[in-house]
Order: sequence, then C-alpha cells, then structure tokens
Amino acid sequence: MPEADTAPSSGAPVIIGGAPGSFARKVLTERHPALIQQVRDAIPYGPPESQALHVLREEIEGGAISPLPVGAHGYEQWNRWGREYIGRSWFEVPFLWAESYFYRRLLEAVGYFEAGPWQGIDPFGPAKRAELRSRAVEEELAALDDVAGLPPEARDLAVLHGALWGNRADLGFRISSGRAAGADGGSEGDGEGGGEGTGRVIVDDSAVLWEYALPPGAVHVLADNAGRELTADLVLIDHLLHTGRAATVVLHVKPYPYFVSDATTADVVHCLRRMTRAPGHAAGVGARLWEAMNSGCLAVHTHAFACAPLPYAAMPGDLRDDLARATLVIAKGDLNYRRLVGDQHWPGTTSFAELTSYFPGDGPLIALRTLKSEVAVGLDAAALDALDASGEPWRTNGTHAVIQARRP
Ligand SMILES: O=P(O)(O)OC[C@@]1(O)O[C@H](CO)[C@@H](O)[C@@H]1O
Repeated sequence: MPEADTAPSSGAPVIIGGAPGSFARKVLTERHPALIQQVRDAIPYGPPESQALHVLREEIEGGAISPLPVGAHGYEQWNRWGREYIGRSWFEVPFLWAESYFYRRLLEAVGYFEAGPWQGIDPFGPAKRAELRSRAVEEELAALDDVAGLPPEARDLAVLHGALWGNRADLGFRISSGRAAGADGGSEGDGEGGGEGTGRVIVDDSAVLWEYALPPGAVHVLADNAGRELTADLVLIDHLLHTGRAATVVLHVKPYPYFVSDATTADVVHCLRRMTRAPGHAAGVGARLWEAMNSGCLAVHTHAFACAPLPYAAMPGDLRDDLARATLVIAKGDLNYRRLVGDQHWPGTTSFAELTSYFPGDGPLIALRTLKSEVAVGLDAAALDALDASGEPWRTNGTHAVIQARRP
C-alpha cells in the first residue's frame, strides 16, 4: 500500500502552527530560531551554510514557506506533501507538517544530503554527544548496579519507568524550557529514573505490556530521542531479551537527523559504546546488546517514513508489513504519539484504542510518552477535569506521562 500524500484528518480539528498563544506557535517562534542559533554555535559552518541558516531564520520568522531546491533529496515527495502549504505562512499550516519541514529545511541549509564537506554531518551531533557525556547519563548508568539487585517485579518497573521518563530528556524540549542541553548534569532525582522535578503517570496500562511480553516475543520499538532516552530504551530492550520476554527486538530509528535529538543508527552506536565503556553493571548490559546486534537478536531498522510529516495511519505497505510481524510494539515519545493518534485537537476522553485501530499487527501497541504537546487522549473524564482545573500546563510541561495500550 503506498503512503497517503496528506494526513487523513477526520474527527477533530488539525493543530495549526500559528494559533495565537498556543504551544505550537511558541515552538515555531521561539524553539526553531533558538535551534538555528544552537546549530550555528555548535558547528563552524562556512559562508554558504551560515548564509542559508540566516535565510531560513528570516523565513520562519515571517516569510512565506519556500520549496526545496529542485533535485534536493526527497524533492518530489516533499513537494507533494507540501503542495497545499508551500508559499503560505509558517503560521497557517498544520503544526506537524511545519515542524517536520523545518527539520528537512535545516538539513538542506547545512548541506547534509549534498556531496561535499558537510554531507552526513549531524547538525545536532555535538548536543547529542554532550548529553551522552553528561553526569545525568553517568548517574543513570551507575544506577543499573542497584537495579540489577532488585526483585523481578521491581526491576520490571524500574526499567520501564526509566524508558518512560527518559522521554523527558529531549533536547528540543530542553531548549525551550531553558536548560542547557546535556551540560547541566540534569537529574535532580524524582525517583522515577528520568529527570527534572516530580512526574506523574496519568494512564498506566503497563500490565498489558507484561501480559503480552512473552517468549518468544518479537518486540518492535519505535525509538525517539538519542542519548539519555535511548540509553534507557536500550536498557529496557536488554531487559526484555535477557529475561526471555523477547526473542528478538527491532529498534526503529530515523534515517537522518530529525526533531533535534531523534536517534539515528549512529546514535545507537554512540550509546552502545558509552555503555560498554561504563563501570559496573552497565558495561555488561552494553556487551549483551552488542552481542545481540551481532547475532541479529537486536536489529536496527530505518525507513524514510520515520521522517515524514504524516501520521502513522498513512504509513506505506512495506513498513506496515514490517510492523505487522511484531508481537508487541512500543512507541516512544511525544512525536510518535502525535503521529499515532493524529496531531489534532481530540477531546481528552477519545479512545486511544479506537484512534490507533488501524495500526498493523495482532499484538498490543503501547505508547510510552511524557506529555510535551497539546495532544492527549484516552483519559478518564474525572481525571481530565482535575488536570484542567489544576491550572498547570500539564499537556506540555513534561511532568505528566502515559503508558497507554491498545490491546489486541
Ligand atoms: O518526540 P519527543 O522527543 O518526545 O518530543 C518532541 C517535541 O519536543 O517536539 C515537539 C515540539 O517541537 C513537541 O511535540 C514535543 O514536545
């Protein structure tokens, strides 16, 4: 089945980038310009790249959306995806499309795809590597010594919550929340293995995961961020393999840099090298994962659709076939969640299972996500009222999380 050209968007209004006072507008007007600056500060690009970054910044701050240059990587596809949006203001097009296209344009500006000196150089690489060297990662790897000694149920909980709250370690989120990427050491200790301040799980379907994570499972993980989050995801993957719940794991990563810190194959390698060189139990986990990669028990898959500005409902047939082989799919993070349910203003009580009923496979689909954007579904009406009454920006401030399942 070929992928759809545009987002199927029935049911609720699509989130538009520029709605005044919205979270989306803040991302476009604050996060994206700051990101361009961060990239310029991190890498000494030459005049053509610096000038192209300057032009992109001016464009996103008030200009009309330009097309990619003719012949650019994915030119035709992006033109098709953007045919209703190119030429318009960045503030009047769907938020998911605008963000996705921004990252594609940023890679164009720095010559990522073009033959030349900057080809294949990840503009977010310095920030990702700084995070891997951070005290937060060091502490989280050291904590594996204690996790190893826990009784089985507590160990299940610790690795699952590590992967869940690891999603808070997203470098884009940290740009807008004013914390230096990777440089601060991070963890203030919330006892949930993940980061800043206290967190709360508002939907917990983790029992579904343990019910269906059975031998000889074929688990697929849709990865999110590199560095700290990916480290925690790899610990969960090792746990599933080592405890026999999974015979094989497929880790789906991005084919090229995307959404600041999204994991690519290079990031998986950096993470595994970091783990194998760590003291204590972490090195053993890293070594087992290394061996699992060598033997094929852990495989890394990349698909161009991972960087498409479309919901998973529009996924192409080959990806659908790949995911259909899973006995259990774990989708990490906020962006994957937005793409799973559709980046739309759904009422919070809309059923997660119904919105994701199109997703391939006979096994459960489980989203592990900290809330960092406006989309939230599958909530109980009373809980939703209480959250709304709290006055907190609970949908976007990263302090709330869901472990949300679509049962088979
Ligand atoms: O997928 P992730 O890394 O959990 O989150 C991606 C994210 O930081 O990017 C968007 C804003 O740029 C938000 O939807 C979300 O907070």
